[in-house]
Amino acid sequence: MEPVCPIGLACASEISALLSPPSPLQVQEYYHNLLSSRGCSGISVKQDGNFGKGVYADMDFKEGELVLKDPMFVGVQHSLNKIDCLVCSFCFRFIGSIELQIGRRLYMKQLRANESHGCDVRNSSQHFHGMDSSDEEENTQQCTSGISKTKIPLPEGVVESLMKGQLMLPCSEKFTLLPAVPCPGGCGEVYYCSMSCAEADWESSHLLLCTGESSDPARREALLKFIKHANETNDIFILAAKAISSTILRYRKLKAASLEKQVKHDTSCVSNHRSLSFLLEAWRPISMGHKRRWWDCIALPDDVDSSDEASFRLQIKELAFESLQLLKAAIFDKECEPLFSLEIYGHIIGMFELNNLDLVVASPVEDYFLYIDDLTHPNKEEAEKITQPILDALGEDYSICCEGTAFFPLQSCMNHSCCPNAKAFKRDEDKDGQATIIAHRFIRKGEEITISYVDEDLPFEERQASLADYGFRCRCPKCIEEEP
Ligand SMILES: C[S@@+](CC[C@H](N)C(=O)[O-])C[C@H]1O[C@@H](n2cnc3c(N)ncnc32)[C@H](O)[C@@H]1O
Repeated sequence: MEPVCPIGLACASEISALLSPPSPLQVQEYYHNLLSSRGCSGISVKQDGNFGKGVYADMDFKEGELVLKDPMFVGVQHSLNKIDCLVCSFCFRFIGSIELQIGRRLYMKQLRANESHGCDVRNSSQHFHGMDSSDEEENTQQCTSGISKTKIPLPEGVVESLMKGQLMLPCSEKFTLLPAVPCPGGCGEVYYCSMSCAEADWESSHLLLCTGESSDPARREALLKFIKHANETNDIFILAAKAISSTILRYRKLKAASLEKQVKHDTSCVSNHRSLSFLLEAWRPISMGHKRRWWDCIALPDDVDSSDEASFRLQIKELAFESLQLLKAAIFDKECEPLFSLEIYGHIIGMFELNNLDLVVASPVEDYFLYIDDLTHPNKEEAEKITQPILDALGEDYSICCEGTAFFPLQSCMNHSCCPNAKAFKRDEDKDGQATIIAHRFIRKGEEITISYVDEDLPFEERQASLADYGFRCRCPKCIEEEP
Protein backbone atom coordinates (compact mmCIF):
# COMPACT_ATOMS: atom_id res chain seq x y z
CA MET A 1 0.00 0.00 0.00
CA GLU A 2 1.20 3.53 -0.82
CA PRO A 3 2.73 5.00 2.35
CA VAL A 4 0.93 8.12 3.57
CA CYS A 5 3.16 10.78 5.09
CA PRO A 6 1.23 13.22 7.31
CA ILE A 7 4.16 15.69 7.31
CA GLY A 8 3.89 15.84 3.53
CA LEU A 9 0.33 17.16 3.87
CA ALA A 10 0.98 19.45 6.83
CA CYS A 11 4.08 21.07 5.35
CA ALA A 12 3.19 21.04 1.65
CA SER A 13 4.09 24.67 0.98
CA GLU A 14 7.46 24.54 2.81
CA ILE A 15 8.32 21.30 0.98
CA SER A 16 7.58 22.85 -2.37
CA ALA A 17 9.74 25.87 -1.42
CA LEU A 18 12.59 23.53 -0.49
CA LEU A 19 12.27 21.59 -3.73
CA SER A 20 11.89 24.50 -6.10
CA PRO A 21 15.03 24.73 -8.25
CA PRO A 22 17.43 27.57 -7.42
CA SER A 23 17.59 30.46 -9.88
CA PRO A 24 20.60 30.72 -12.24
CA LEU A 25 21.81 33.67 -10.16
CA GLN A 26 21.63 31.68 -6.91
CA VAL A 27 23.48 28.83 -8.61
CA GLN A 28 26.21 31.13 -9.88
CA GLU A 29 26.59 32.84 -6.50
CA TYR A 30 26.63 29.58 -4.52
CA TYR A 31 29.33 27.94 -6.63
CA HIS A 32 31.34 31.13 -6.93
CA ASN A 33 31.47 31.30 -3.11
CA LEU A 34 32.22 27.58 -2.81
CA LEU A 35 35.09 27.78 -5.30
CA SER A 36 36.57 30.89 -3.71
CA SER A 37 36.28 29.47 -0.18
CA ARG A 38 38.35 26.54 -1.43
CA GLY A 39 40.82 28.78 -3.22
CA CYS A 40 39.93 26.93 -6.42
CA SER A 41 40.50 28.73 -9.69
CA GLY A 42 40.39 27.46 -13.25
CA ILE A 43 36.76 26.32 -13.35
CA SER A 44 33.29 27.76 -12.85
CA VAL A 45 29.75 26.40 -12.62
CA LYS A 46 27.14 27.91 -14.90
CA GLN A 47 23.60 27.15 -15.78
CA ASP A 48 23.64 28.26 -19.39
CA GLY A 49 24.03 24.87 -21.07
CA ASN A 50 21.31 22.54 -22.39
CA PHE A 51 21.34 20.19 -19.44
CA GLY A 52 20.98 22.44 -16.41
CA LYS A 53 24.17 23.21 -14.55
CA GLY A 54 27.55 22.37 -15.98
CA VAL A 55 31.22 22.93 -15.14
CA TYR A 56 33.31 25.09 -17.48
CA ALA A 57 37.04 25.62 -17.90
CA ASP A 58 38.24 29.15 -17.11
CA MET A 59 41.73 28.27 -18.36
CA ASP A 60 43.40 25.75 -20.64
CA PHE A 61 44.13 22.32 -19.13
CA LYS A 62 46.81 20.05 -20.60
CA GLU A 63 46.10 16.33 -20.99
CA GLY A 64 46.71 14.62 -17.63
CA GLU A 65 46.52 17.88 -15.67
CA LEU A 66 44.56 18.02 -12.43
CA VAL A 67 41.33 19.92 -13.04
CA LEU A 68 39.91 19.65 -9.55
CA LYS A 69 40.18 18.00 -6.14
CA ASP A 70 36.67 17.96 -4.75
CA PRO A 71 36.15 17.38 -1.01
CA MET A 72 32.88 15.55 -0.37
CA PHE A 73 29.71 17.11 1.01
CA VAL A 74 28.73 13.85 2.71
CA GLY A 75 30.10 10.34 2.45
CA VAL A 76 29.76 6.97 4.07
CA GLN A 77 31.92 3.85 4.22
CA HIS A 78 29.96 0.71 3.29
CA SER A 79 29.02 -1.09 6.48
CA LEU A 80 30.67 -4.39 5.47
CA ASN A 81 33.85 -2.54 4.52
CA LYS A 82 34.14 -1.27 8.11
CA ILE A 83 35.23 -4.77 9.05
CA ASP A 84 38.14 -4.59 6.65
CA CYS A 85 39.44 -1.05 7.06
CA LEU A 86 39.67 1.42 9.90
CA VAL A 87 39.42 4.90 8.39
CA CYS A 88 38.73 8.43 9.57
CA SER A 89 34.95 8.86 9.56
CA PHE A 90 35.28 12.37 8.16
CA CYS A 91 38.10 12.34 5.57
CA PHE A 92 38.35 8.54 5.08
CA ARG A 93 42.14 8.34 5.51
CA PHE A 94 43.43 5.03 6.91
CA ILE A 95 44.32 5.46 10.59
CA GLY A 96 46.07 3.66 13.45
CA SER A 97 48.97 1.60 12.16
CA ILE A 98 49.70 -1.16 9.67
CA GLU A 99 49.66 -3.60 12.59
CA LEU A 100 46.25 -2.33 13.80
CA GLN A 101 44.76 -2.50 10.30
CA ILE A 102 45.88 -6.12 9.87
CA GLY A 103 45.17 -7.30 13.42
CA ARG A 104 41.74 -5.69 13.52
CA ARG A 105 40.76 -7.17 10.18
CA LEU A 106 41.81 -10.69 11.17
CA TYR A 107 40.03 -10.31 14.50
CA MET A 108 36.78 -9.00 12.98
CA LYS A 109 36.74 -11.69 10.32
CA GLN A 110 37.20 -14.40 12.92
CA LEU A 111 34.47 -12.85 15.05
CA ARG A 112 32.07 -12.64 12.14
CA ALA A 113 32.79 -16.19 11.03
CA ASN A 114 32.13 -17.45 14.56
CA GLU A 115 28.94 -15.44 14.95
CA SER A 116 27.31 -16.00 11.60
CA HIS A 117 28.50 -19.50 10.71
CA GLY A 118 29.14 -17.98 7.34
CA CYS A 119 25.73 -16.47 6.56
CA ASP A 120 25.33 -12.74 6.39
CA VAL A 121 21.91 -11.33 7.24
CA ARG A 122 22.19 -8.50 4.70
CA ASN A 123 22.03 -10.68 1.62
CA SER A 124 18.26 -10.78 1.12
CA SER A 125 17.58 -7.22 -0.02
CA GLN A 126 21.03 -5.86 -0.74
CA HIS A 127 21.11 -6.55 -4.47
CA PHE A 128 19.36 -3.35 -5.41
CA HIS A 129 21.05 -1.18 -2.83
CA GLY A 130 24.31 -0.13 -4.34
CA MET A 131 26.44 -2.98 -3.11
CA ASP A 132 29.22 -3.56 -5.59
CA SER A 133 30.47 -6.88 -6.83
CA SER A 134 33.48 -6.98 -4.53
CA ASP A 135 31.14 -6.88 -1.53
CA GLU A 136 29.17 -9.71 -3.05
CA GLU A 137 32.27 -11.78 -3.65
CA GLU A 138 33.33 -11.18 -0.09
CA ASN A 139 29.92 -12.24 1.11
CA THR A 140 29.87 -15.38 -0.95
CA GLN A 141 33.20 -16.31 0.44
CA GLN A 142 31.92 -15.79 3.96
CA CYS A 143 28.71 -17.67 3.28
CA THR A 144 30.24 -20.73 1.80
CA SER A 145 33.19 -21.23 4.05
CA GLY A 146 33.22 -18.76 6.94
CA ILE A 147 36.96 -18.28 6.65
CA SER A 148 38.43 -19.15 3.28
CA LYS A 149 40.16 -22.52 3.15
CA THR A 150 43.18 -20.86 1.59
CA LYS A 151 43.72 -18.80 4.74
CA ILE A 152 45.98 -20.17 7.45
CA PRO A 153 45.11 -18.78 10.89
CA LEU A 154 47.83 -17.14 12.94
CA PRO A 155 48.84 -18.63 16.30
CA GLU A 156 46.69 -17.52 19.23
CA GLY A 157 47.74 -14.21 20.69
CA VAL A 158 49.42 -12.87 17.55
CA VAL A 159 46.29 -11.10 16.32
CA GLU A 160 45.83 -9.54 19.75
CA SER A 161 49.47 -8.42 19.86
CA LEU A 162 49.07 -6.79 16.44
CA MET A 163 45.96 -4.95 17.56
CA LYS A 164 47.51 -3.80 20.81
CA GLY A 165 50.68 -2.60 19.07
CA GLN A 166 52.80 -5.12 20.99
CA LEU A 167 54.01 -6.82 17.82
CA MET A 168 55.79 -4.51 15.41
CA LEU A 169 56.08 -5.65 11.81
CA PRO A 170 59.38 -5.16 9.96
CA CYS A 171 59.68 -1.79 8.18
CA SER A 172 56.17 -0.72 9.24
CA GLU A 173 57.68 2.55 10.49
CA LYS A 174 57.96 3.54 6.82
CA PHE A 175 54.15 3.47 6.62
CA THR A 176 53.14 5.50 9.65
CA LEU A 177 49.46 6.35 9.89
CA LEU A 178 47.85 9.04 12.01
CA PRO A 179 46.70 7.68 15.40
CA ALA A 180 42.99 6.84 15.70
CA VAL A 181 41.11 9.54 17.65
CA PRO A 182 37.90 8.13 19.18
CA CYS A 183 34.56 9.95 18.81
CA PRO A 184 34.34 12.66 21.52
CA GLY A 185 30.72 11.57 22.15
CA GLY A 186 31.96 8.14 23.21
CA CYS A 187 29.96 6.02 20.77
CA GLY A 188 32.99 3.83 20.07
CA GLU A 189 31.63 3.42 16.54
CA VAL A 190 33.63 6.08 14.73
CA TYR A 191 37.25 7.18 14.78
CA TYR A 192 39.10 10.09 13.24
CA CYS A 193 42.59 10.96 12.02
CA SER A 194 42.68 14.19 14.07
CA MET A 195 40.74 16.29 16.53
CA SER A 196 39.97 18.72 13.72
CA CYS A 197 38.24 15.96 11.70
CA ALA A 198 36.43 14.82 14.89
CA GLU A 199 35.21 18.37 15.53
CA ALA A 200 34.26 18.99 11.93
CA ASP A 201 32.21 15.77 11.82
CA TRP A 202 30.61 16.55 15.19
CA GLU A 203 29.55 20.00 14.01
CA SER A 204 28.48 18.79 10.62
CA SER A 205 26.22 15.87 11.68
CA HIS A 206 27.60 13.50 14.31
CA LEU A 207 26.27 15.59 17.20
CA LEU A 208 22.81 14.32 16.21
CA LEU A 209 23.86 10.85 15.08
CA CYS A 210 26.20 9.82 17.91
CA THR A 211 25.05 6.81 19.92
CA GLY A 212 27.43 7.54 22.80
CA GLU A 213 26.46 7.09 26.44
CA SER A 214 26.06 10.84 26.88
CA SER A 215 23.10 10.92 24.48
CA ASP A 216 19.51 10.59 25.71
CA PRO A 217 18.76 6.82 26.14
CA ALA A 218 15.47 6.87 24.16
CA ARG A 219 17.09 8.78 21.30
CA ARG A 220 20.06 6.44 21.43
CA GLU A 221 17.87 3.36 21.19
CA ALA A 222 15.96 4.87 18.26
CA LEU A 223 19.21 5.76 16.50
CA LEU A 224 20.55 2.23 16.95
CA LYS A 225 17.36 0.87 15.36
CA PHE A 226 17.73 3.27 12.43
CA ILE A 227 21.39 2.33 11.91
CA LYS A 228 20.63 -1.41 12.14
CA HIS A 229 17.90 -1.02 9.52
CA ALA A 230 20.28 0.93 7.23
CA ASN A 231 23.04 -1.65 7.68
CA GLU A 232 20.63 -4.44 6.80
CA THR A 233 19.11 -2.69 3.80
CA ASN A 234 21.04 0.23 2.34
CA ASP A 235 23.94 2.45 3.51
CA ILE A 236 22.44 5.33 1.55
CA PHE A 237 20.01 5.91 4.45
CA ILE A 238 22.99 6.77 6.68
CA LEU A 239 24.08 9.30 4.08
CA ALA A 240 20.57 10.79 4.01
CA ALA A 241 20.60 10.98 7.83
CA LYS A 242 23.90 12.88 7.63
CA ALA A 243 22.43 15.30 5.06
CA ILE A 244 19.33 15.93 7.21
CA SER A 245 21.39 16.29 10.41
CA SER A 246 23.76 18.75 8.80
CA THR A 247 20.79 20.81 7.58
CA ILE A 248 19.25 20.86 11.08
CA LEU A 249 22.56 21.87 12.64
CA ARG A 250 23.11 24.64 10.07
CA TYR A 251 19.54 25.83 10.72
CA ARG A 252 20.17 25.99 14.48
CA LYS A 253 23.39 27.93 13.96
CA LEU A 254 21.72 30.45 11.66
CA LYS A 255 18.85 30.92 14.08
CA ALA A 256 21.14 31.22 17.12
CA ALA A 257 23.26 33.85 15.34
CA SER A 258 20.16 35.82 14.43
CA LEU A 259 18.76 35.61 17.98
CA GLU A 260 22.06 36.83 19.35
CA LYS A 261 21.90 39.83 17.01
CA GLN A 262 18.31 40.55 18.06
CA VAL A 263 19.17 40.39 21.76
CA LYS A 264 21.94 42.89 21.13
CA HIS A 265 19.52 45.24 19.37
CA ASP A 266 16.61 44.35 21.69
CA THR A 267 14.14 43.63 18.86
CA SER A 268 11.20 41.13 18.78
CA CYS A 269 11.41 37.30 18.53
CA VAL A 270 12.18 35.36 15.37
CA SER A 271 8.93 34.80 13.45
CA ASN A 272 7.89 31.62 11.62
CA HIS A 273 8.58 33.31 8.33
CA ARG A 274 12.14 33.93 9.41
CA SER A 275 12.44 30.27 10.43
CA LEU A 276 11.54 29.16 6.91
CA SER A 277 14.16 31.50 5.53
CA PHE A 278 16.75 29.91 7.86
CA LEU A 279 15.66 26.47 6.75
CA LEU A 280 15.97 27.46 3.09
CA GLU A 281 19.43 28.87 3.79
CA ALA A 282 20.49 25.76 5.72
CA TRP A 283 19.18 23.57 2.89
CA ARG A 284 21.09 25.54 0.21
CA PRO A 285 23.89 22.96 -0.40
CA ILE A 286 21.28 20.24 -1.00
CA SER A 287 19.00 22.54 -3.00
CA MET A 288 21.83 22.84 -5.56
CA GLY A 289 22.00 19.08 -6.31
CA HIS A 290 20.14 17.62 -9.28
CA LYS A 291 17.47 15.38 -7.81
CA ARG A 292 14.39 13.22 -8.40
CA ARG A 293 12.49 10.97 -6.03
CA TRP A 294 14.50 7.84 -5.27
CA TRP A 295 11.72 5.40 -6.14
CA ASP A 296 11.24 7.14 -9.50
CA CYS A 297 14.90 7.25 -10.53
CA ILE A 298 16.43 4.05 -9.12
CA ALA A 299 17.46 1.70 -11.93
CA LEU A 300 15.37 -1.43 -12.30
CA PRO A 301 17.63 -4.34 -11.26
CA ASP A 302 18.35 -6.93 -13.94
CA ASP A 303 16.46 -9.61 -12.03
CA VAL A 304 13.23 -7.58 -11.85
CA ASP A 305 10.94 -8.05 -14.84
CA SER A 306 9.60 -4.84 -16.39
CA SER A 307 6.05 -6.09 -15.69
CA ASP A 308 6.95 -5.91 -11.96
CA GLU A 309 8.35 -2.38 -12.19
CA ALA A 310 5.45 -0.65 -10.43
CA SER A 311 5.55 -3.05 -7.51
CA PHE A 312 9.37 -2.74 -7.29
CA ARG A 313 9.12 1.06 -7.14
CA LEU A 314 6.42 0.83 -4.49
CA GLN A 315 8.65 -1.50 -2.45
CA ILE A 316 11.45 1.06 -2.62
CA LYS A 317 9.09 3.82 -1.50
CA GLU A 318 7.92 1.68 1.43
CA LEU A 319 11.52 0.93 2.37
CA ALA A 320 12.35 4.66 2.38
CA PHE A 321 9.27 5.36 4.52
CA GLU A 322 10.26 2.64 6.99
CA SER A 323 13.75 4.13 7.29
CA LEU A 324 12.38 7.68 7.61
CA GLN A 325 10.10 6.68 10.51
CA LEU A 326 13.10 5.23 12.36
CA LEU A 327 15.17 8.36 11.70
CA LYS A 328 12.29 10.59 12.78
CA ALA A 329 12.00 8.70 16.07
CA ALA A 330 15.69 9.43 16.67
CA ILE A 331 16.36 13.02 15.60
CA PHE A 332 13.04 14.77 14.88
CA ASP A 333 13.12 18.55 15.23
CA LYS A 334 9.74 20.30 15.01
CA GLU A 335 11.28 23.48 13.59
CA CYS A 336 12.74 21.48 10.71
CA GLU A 337 9.63 19.31 10.26
CA PRO A 338 9.53 19.43 6.42
CA LEU A 339 12.88 17.62 6.33
CA PHE A 340 11.12 14.57 7.79
CA SER A 341 8.60 14.28 4.97
CA LEU A 342 8.81 11.33 2.60
CA GLU A 343 8.96 13.76 -0.32
CA ILE A 344 12.15 15.39 0.98
CA TYR A 345 13.70 12.09 2.13
CA GLY A 346 12.99 10.56 -1.29
CA HIS A 347 14.54 13.53 -3.10
CA ILE A 348 17.69 13.50 -0.92
CA ILE A 349 18.25 9.80 -1.59
CA GLY A 350 17.40 10.31 -5.28
CA MET A 351 20.05 13.03 -5.41
CA PHE A 352 22.62 10.54 -4.13
CA GLU A 353 21.38 7.90 -6.57
CA LEU A 354 21.84 10.25 -9.53
CA ASN A 355 25.08 11.97 -8.53
CA ASN A 356 27.16 9.91 -6.14
CA LEU A 357 30.63 8.64 -6.93
CA ASP A 358 32.08 5.49 -5.44
CA LEU A 359 34.33 6.38 -2.57
CA VAL A 360 37.61 4.50 -2.86
CA VAL A 361 40.72 5.07 -0.77
CA ALA A 362 43.80 2.96 -1.44
CA SER A 363 45.01 0.81 1.45
CA PRO A 364 48.47 1.36 2.94
CA VAL A 365 48.52 -2.38 3.75
CA GLU A 366 48.92 -3.10 0.05
CA ASP A 367 51.83 -0.61 -0.18
CA TYR A 368 53.38 -2.21 2.87
CA PHE A 369 53.39 -5.77 1.49
CA LEU A 370 54.60 -4.52 -1.91
CA TYR A 371 57.45 -2.78 -0.14
CA ILE A 372 58.42 -6.00 1.66
CA ASP A 373 58.21 -7.89 -1.63
CA ASP A 374 60.59 -5.38 -3.23
CA LEU A 375 63.25 -5.69 -0.50
CA THR A 376 66.51 -7.28 -1.57
CA HIS A 377 68.28 -10.34 -0.17
CA PRO A 378 68.80 -10.94 2.78
CA ASN A 379 66.43 -8.26 4.18
CA LYS A 380 63.50 -9.65 2.23
CA GLU A 381 63.88 -13.23 3.56
CA GLU A 382 64.36 -11.88 7.09
CA ALA A 383 61.23 -9.73 6.90
CA GLU A 384 59.17 -12.48 5.28
CA LYS A 385 59.78 -14.81 8.20
CA ILE A 386 57.35 -12.53 10.01
CA THR A 387 55.16 -11.20 7.20
CA GLN A 388 54.54 -14.46 5.29
CA PRO A 389 52.40 -16.10 8.05
CA ILE A 390 50.42 -12.87 8.20
CA LEU A 391 49.87 -12.86 4.44
CA ASP A 392 48.82 -16.53 4.66
CA ALA A 393 46.28 -15.63 7.34
CA LEU A 394 44.89 -12.73 5.32
CA GLY A 395 44.61 -14.86 2.18
CA GLU A 396 44.44 -13.65 -1.40
CA ASP A 397 42.51 -10.51 -0.51
CA TYR A 398 45.29 -9.41 1.82
CA SER A 399 44.56 -5.75 1.23
CA ILE A 400 41.17 -4.13 0.81
CA CYS A 401 40.47 -0.52 -0.17
CA CYS A 402 38.16 1.67 1.83
CA GLU A 403 34.90 1.61 -0.12
CA GLY A 404 31.78 3.66 0.20
CA THR A 405 29.71 6.25 -1.55
CA ALA A 406 29.85 10.04 -1.43
CA PHE A 407 28.31 13.16 -2.84
CA PHE A 408 30.80 15.67 -4.24
CA PRO A 409 29.40 19.17 -4.76
CA LEU A 410 31.42 20.12 -7.86
CA GLN A 411 31.89 16.76 -9.54
CA SER A 412 28.09 16.31 -9.28
CA CYS A 413 27.65 19.39 -11.52
CA MET A 414 29.56 17.75 -14.37
CA ASN A 415 27.49 16.62 -17.31
CA HIS A 416 28.04 13.42 -19.23
CA SER A 417 29.64 12.76 -22.59
CA CYS A 418 30.61 9.40 -24.12
CA CYS A 419 33.70 11.21 -25.46
CA PRO A 420 34.51 13.11 -22.26
CA ASN A 421 37.37 15.57 -21.91
CA ALA A 422 37.91 14.68 -18.23
CA LYS A 423 37.79 11.68 -15.92
CA ALA A 424 36.57 11.49 -12.33
CA PHE A 425 38.40 8.78 -10.49
CA LYS A 426 40.67 7.83 -7.66
CA ARG A 427 44.39 7.66 -8.31
CA ASP A 428 46.73 5.30 -6.52
CA GLU A 429 48.23 8.17 -4.61
CA ASP A 430 44.85 9.38 -3.32
CA LYS A 431 44.94 8.75 0.38
CA ASP A 432 41.69 10.43 1.33
CA GLY A 433 38.10 10.67 0.22
CA GLN A 434 38.32 13.61 -2.18
CA ALA A 435 37.23 13.16 -5.80
CA THR A 436 39.93 13.79 -8.38
CA ILE A 437 39.11 15.14 -11.83
CA ILE A 438 41.87 14.90 -14.44
CA ALA A 439 41.90 16.30 -17.99
CA HIS A 440 41.55 13.34 -20.36
CA ARG A 441 42.71 15.45 -23.30
CA PHE A 442 43.58 19.11 -23.86
CA ILE A 443 40.70 21.29 -22.59
CA ARG A 444 40.45 24.76 -24.02
CA LYS A 445 39.40 27.75 -21.88
CA GLY A 446 35.61 28.17 -22.16
CA GLU A 447 34.90 24.49 -22.97
CA GLU A 448 32.45 22.56 -20.84
CA ILE A 449 34.18 19.92 -18.71
CA THR A 450 32.47 16.56 -19.15
CA ILE A 451 32.97 13.13 -17.62
CA SER A 452 31.48 9.78 -18.57
CA TYR A 453 28.88 8.32 -16.21
CA VAL A 454 29.25 4.91 -17.85
CA ASP A 455 32.03 2.87 -19.44
CA GLU A 456 32.40 4.81 -22.68
CA ASP A 457 33.89 1.78 -24.44
CA LEU A 458 30.60 -0.12 -24.20
CA PRO A 459 28.58 -0.52 -27.42
CA PHE A 460 26.12 2.29 -28.23
CA GLU A 461 22.94 0.49 -27.10
CA GLU A 462 24.45 -0.56 -23.77
CA ARG A 463 25.62 2.97 -23.07
CA GLN A 464 22.19 4.39 -23.81
CA ALA A 465 20.53 1.74 -21.65
CA SER A 466 22.76 2.64 -18.69
CA LEU A 467 22.26 6.36 -19.24
CA ALA A 468 18.48 5.86 -19.28
CA ASP A 469 18.84 5.30 -15.53
CA TYR A 470 20.00 8.92 -15.30
CA GLY A 471 16.91 9.99 -17.19
CA PHE A 472 18.42 11.08 -20.52
CA ARG A 473 19.45 9.87 -23.97
CA CYS A 474 22.98 10.89 -24.88
CA ARG A 475 23.40 13.00 -28.04
CA CYS A 476 27.17 13.48 -27.82
CA PRO A 477 29.20 13.39 -31.09
CA LYS A 478 30.15 9.74 -30.48
CA CYS A 479 26.50 8.72 -30.00
CA ILE A 480 25.31 10.67 -33.03
CA GLU A 481 27.99 8.97 -35.12
CA GLU A 482 27.24 5.48 -33.77
CA GLU A 483 23.45 5.70 -33.75
CA PRO A 484 22.12 3.00 -36.11
C1 LIG B 1 25.24 14.61 -12.16
S1 LIG B 1 23.98 15.64 -12.76
C2 LIG B 1 24.89 16.77 -13.71
C3 LIG B 1 24.56 18.19 -13.37
C4 LIG B 1 23.19 18.61 -13.82
N1 LIG B 1 23.21 19.09 -15.20
C5 LIG B 1 22.61 19.65 -12.89
O1 LIG B 1 21.93 20.56 -13.37
O2 LIG B 1 22.77 19.51 -11.67
C6 LIG B 1 23.28 14.52 -13.91
C7 LIG B 1 22.05 15.02 -14.65
O3 LIG B 1 22.39 16.03 -15.60
C8 LIG B 1 21.68 15.83 -16.84
N2 LIG B 1 22.67 15.48 -17.88
C9 LIG B 1 23.98 15.25 -17.70
N3 LIG B 1 24.60 14.97 -18.85
C10 LIG B 1 23.66 15.00 -19.80
C11 LIG B 1 23.67 14.79 -21.23
N4 LIG B 1 24.78 14.48 -21.88
N5 LIG B 1 22.49 14.89 -21.89
C12 LIG B 1 21.34 15.21 -21.24
N6 LIG B 1 21.27 15.43 -19.90
C13 LIG B 1 22.41 15.33 -19.19
C14 LIG B 1 20.73 14.68 -16.57
O4 LIG B 1 19.53 15.22 -16.12
C15 LIG B 1 21.42 13.91 -15.45
O5 LIG B 1 20.53 13.13 -14.69
